[in-house]
Amino acid sequence: MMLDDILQNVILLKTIGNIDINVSGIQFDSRKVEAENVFVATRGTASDGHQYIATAIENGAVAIVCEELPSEINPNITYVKVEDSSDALGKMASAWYDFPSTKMTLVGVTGTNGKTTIATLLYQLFRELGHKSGLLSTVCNYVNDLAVEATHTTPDALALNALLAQMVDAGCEYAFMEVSSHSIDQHRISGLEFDGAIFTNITRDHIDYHLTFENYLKAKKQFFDNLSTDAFALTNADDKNGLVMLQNSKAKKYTYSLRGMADFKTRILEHGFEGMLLDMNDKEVNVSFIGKFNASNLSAVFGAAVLLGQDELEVLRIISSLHSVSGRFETLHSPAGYTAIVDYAHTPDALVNVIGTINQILQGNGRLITVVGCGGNRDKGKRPMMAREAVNGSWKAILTSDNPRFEEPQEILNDMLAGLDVVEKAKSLTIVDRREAIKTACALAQAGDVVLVAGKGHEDYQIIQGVKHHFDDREEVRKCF
Ligand SMILES: CC(=O)N[C@H]1[C@@H](OP(=O)(O)OP(=O)(O)OC[C@H]2O[C@@H](n3ccc(=O)[nH]c3=O)[C@H](O)[C@@H]2O)O[C@H](CO)[C@@H](O)[C@@H]1O[C@H](C)C(=O)N[C@@H](C)C(=O)N[C@H](CCC(=O)O)C(=O)O
Ligand SMILES: Nc1ncnc2c1ncn2[C@@H]1O[C@H](COP(=O)(O)OP(=O)(O)OP(=O)(O)O)[C@@H](O)[C@H]1O
Ligand SMILES: N[C@H](CCC[C@H](N)C(=O)O)C(=O)O
Ligand SMILES: [Mg+2]
Repeated sequence: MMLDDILQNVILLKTIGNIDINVSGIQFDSRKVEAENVFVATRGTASDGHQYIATAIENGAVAIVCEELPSEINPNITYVKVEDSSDALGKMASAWYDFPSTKMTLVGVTGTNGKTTIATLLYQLFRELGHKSGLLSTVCNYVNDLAVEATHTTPDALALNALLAQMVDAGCEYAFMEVSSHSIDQHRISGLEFDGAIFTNITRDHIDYHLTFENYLKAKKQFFDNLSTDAFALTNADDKNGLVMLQNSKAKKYTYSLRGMADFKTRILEHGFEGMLLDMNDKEVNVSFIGKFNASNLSAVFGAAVLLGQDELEVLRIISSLHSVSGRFETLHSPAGYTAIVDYAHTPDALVNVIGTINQILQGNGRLITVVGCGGNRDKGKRPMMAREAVNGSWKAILTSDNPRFEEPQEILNDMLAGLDVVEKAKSLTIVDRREAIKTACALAQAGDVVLVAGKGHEDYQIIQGVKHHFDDREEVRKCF
């Protein structure tokens, strides 16, 4: 493809050499550059792509897109200087794959929690409605019914546009994707044309990356600021930042809520371990989901489907047949009469929601034993908060390892324990080995009790010293049965 076609939506600050040359591919990792590629030098968190321009040329790059021209200019190479090369990469990737996001109805979901749930349910709903659809999610990507392994919640711009192009080729009319705050901050979604955007909530997470809550909020808000006028923006009116997210958006604005006035109102009429009876815009619907937060998620799914022109009654009929996403509030019944729940809650807010939901249903008949840990090389500030929420909401909390990654498991646990006073410590156990922690929780459980295993959900691995070992909370619970 001609380089100047690839750059058609990129503002060029300066060019050296010829830009109407043919290139064989785009790369942002010098180690993957092949002959006739254009290399895009992007600034990362660990290193700066500009340091690898020479390597890229050695590997066959014929053109370089960068923010800063190298001191040494090779006369046989074309150089293009841009304002932000990550933003340029997104626009170039879109052009390279012939703008796949403009050929489908693309809906993005962002927020601290609920993204996977809402995106996955929309994907399942639209396929049930008879539309070929695609999904980009933490758990798995789907090109209609073809599963493609997910490396990220939101992949890099090249992988992202490649998947969207695959969806177009497969005849998908709709694509639903999670938009993580990292992906917004790193311009992975630059160049994409969204027809709709959904905001779930914003609470503490990823502070290790954004450093402050304000930065985290600003990153998410940018997504709504960049929406076009004919897109819809559907926000959660029950989140105190729900309206802040939309205040500078040009998109058509709508709200969903469990409490006050909103375009899409949902009320919980009945709530049990098997599911809920909801009132959605004055229509009653039985769902197999549990938890107020899931009533909120379903409200967003309902609202988005209606805003995308689907028939309300048909949508509600299908919503009542949907099931929870893998690893989200996954219920397992023990022959000994207790219930185990495996959930992905790995932020203080998610844990509060899940524990609150379980206690609301238990109503004091039965005890809650919570097994939880915190990931290594992630936000440290949430650790004492997670421990406190687990201890205060449970009869017994067992603190253990999640994905320690490159950190010492005991040090992560010490950060968690720092959040507990002497009384709270007495209500908790600390067991480094997650398998042992789950076994201990199941051994303590009696008929009518609930064992909550939180933080990993669908993950079938445990990352220790950077190595992924097979580990699946659901399998471990079943072994205890
Ligand atoms: C912290 C983070 O987000 N890092 C992402 C980022 O890598 P980076 O910026 O750290 O890259 P770097 O190592 O600093 O290198 C900078 C640049 O130099 C280039 N380079 C580097 C070395 C070299 O020899 N040659 C070369 O050209 C790299 O290709 C890169 O373009 O860009 C990479 C390519 O897109 C991503 O794979 C990588 O994700 C890492 C693996 C990661 O763990 N990301 C997580 C935190 C993440 O993105 N999570 C979110 C949300 C998770 C959730 O809450 O669900 C997600 O969307 O998954
Ligand atoms: N609307 C919500 N509000 C608060 N907590 C929620 C909500 N929906 C789900 N949760 C909780 O958060 C956990 C993660 O849910 P989900 O995977 O849908 O979120 P996510 O935004 O995709 O998370 P991640 O950013 O890690 O990919 C669930 O297991 C549940 O405990
Ligand atoms: N996918 C997300 C959440 C991981 C959740 C938890 N299992 C952990 O390891 O912190 C991330 O990479 O930040
Ligand atoms: Mg997710």
